[in-house]
Amino acid sequence: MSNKFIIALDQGTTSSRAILFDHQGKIHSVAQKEFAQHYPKAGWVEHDADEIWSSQVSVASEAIARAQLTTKDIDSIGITNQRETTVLWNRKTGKPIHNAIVWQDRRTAEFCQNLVSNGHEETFTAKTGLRLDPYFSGTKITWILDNVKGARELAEAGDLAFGTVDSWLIWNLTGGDLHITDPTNASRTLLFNIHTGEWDQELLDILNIPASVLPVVKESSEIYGTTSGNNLGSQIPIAGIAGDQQAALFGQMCIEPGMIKSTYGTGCFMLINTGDQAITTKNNLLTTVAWKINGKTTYALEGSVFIGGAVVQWLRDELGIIKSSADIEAKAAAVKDSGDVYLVPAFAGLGAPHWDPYARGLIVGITRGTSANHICRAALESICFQVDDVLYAMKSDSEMAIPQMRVDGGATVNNLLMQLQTDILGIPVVRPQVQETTALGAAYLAGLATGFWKDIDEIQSQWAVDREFKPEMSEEDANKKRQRWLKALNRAKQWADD
Ligand SMILES: Nc1ncnc2c1ncn2[C@@H]1O[C@H](COP(=O)(O)OP(=O)(O)O)[C@@H](O)[C@H]1O
Ligand SMILES: O=P(O)(O)OC[C@H](O)CO
Repeated sequence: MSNKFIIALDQGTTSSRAILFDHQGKIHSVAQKEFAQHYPKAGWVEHDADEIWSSQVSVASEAIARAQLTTKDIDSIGITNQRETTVLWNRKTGKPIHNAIVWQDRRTAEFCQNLVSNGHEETFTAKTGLRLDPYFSGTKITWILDNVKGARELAEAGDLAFGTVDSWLIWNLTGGDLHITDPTNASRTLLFNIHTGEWDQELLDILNIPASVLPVVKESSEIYGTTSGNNLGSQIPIAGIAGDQQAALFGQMCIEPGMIKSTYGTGCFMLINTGDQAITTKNNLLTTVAWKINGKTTYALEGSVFIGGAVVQWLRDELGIIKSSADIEAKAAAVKDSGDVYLVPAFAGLGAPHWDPYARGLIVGITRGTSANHICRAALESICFQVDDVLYAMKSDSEMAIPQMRVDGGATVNNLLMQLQTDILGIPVVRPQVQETTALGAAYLAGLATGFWKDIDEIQSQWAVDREFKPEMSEEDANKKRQRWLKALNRAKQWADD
């Protein structure tokens, strides 16, 4: 048994985190740093790519120092990251030519609409498993090429590199030696054919993106190279890469077809393992690569809900009816139900399975007796109903029996939320002991490549339940509530004028 550690670099939307895991898959030390969000215009969201890198490398050093270890104690690095966020940098200087355009950014909505009107959606969906939505990287790359002075010339000369955040971190960790990504991240770009496992020239042509900007696509678990010594010390193997939601699926050990997890962070992301089948959705989900290991690609269906835990932040920061996120549990528990109040948190439109960029938030059913407690409970229920809508679509698409759902993410500490969730879904909701499943998944991918862990069986035995929540509400009551939710949802749809 190794007495070394694996460090997972978990580069998220609002913070960079580094976590050291020991051979039992237990957390040994953590360091985290938030970084700035930039909103240059309504609907635009950017990050400073240099700050992404500097915050990530500083938390990595901090996590190692906190544990009083040196880089010699590190077996390898696993990378996991916010997906779709797009960085373009000059290969010669290593400098980004623009801020990173974040997955939440809607600036290419009209461009996407035009592509749909020109009949391109079917081509993109058939090849990539995605939709023509600004969420994904492809149209963000085109925007930078068309709007940043000199960008296209640099690209034509072969001097411009594109990467999702994993590529950007690895480029920096290796001092510019490696320009790579993995299929889970590539599958979120609109440029990657998930069936052939290659970048697709037809899609690149439609989006007018030169292939010279693209990284090499490696597997999710292999030794890609080593750190260059500039920052984290030299010669640490970099051995795992996965987008954060796929990493969480792996960290939750959802390794058999039909196994499903939902992550409750800012948004909620549900993925179901569909094995070697890339299922075509009939219910507005996404088909994506779960991971590629030892030459074998595993696929997943995904439903992305844009506002999950963020509704709790909204109650705290904008309405001020709770002081901390944790306060919502006691307030929501102080009433026996939501008093027939429904809150639809369509603050950024609606993601899966509704995909309505024009939907906006609403609270409906308010009476003279409605209190802040009812609103808090309705907010928690809104997370559950959105997840339920996605599960409904997944059951129908996958035609798989789904006996239970594994959960993780910051909001799953809320026991009431978990109980409401199991009541509405009608299946057990299982919370594992290690809830940092995203980072754990990246660590597992790295440790499998280096031999730190022998095989998946060894890892699987480490997954352990913290608590299982079981439905207590009758099916009839759950159905009644679901109908009320759908009525509220319909009122929120197509609200914005532009
Ligand atoms: N006790 C709680 N009840 C409900 N939501 C919570 C609670 N604690 C944290 N959250 C929510 O969880 C989210 C943070 O989870 P995290 O997994 O760190 O998100 P991310 O990785 O997207 O930044 C926040 O949106 C926060 O409002
Ligand atoms: O950084 P997170 O946890 O909000 O995850 C973002 C997702 O990867 C976006 O697709």
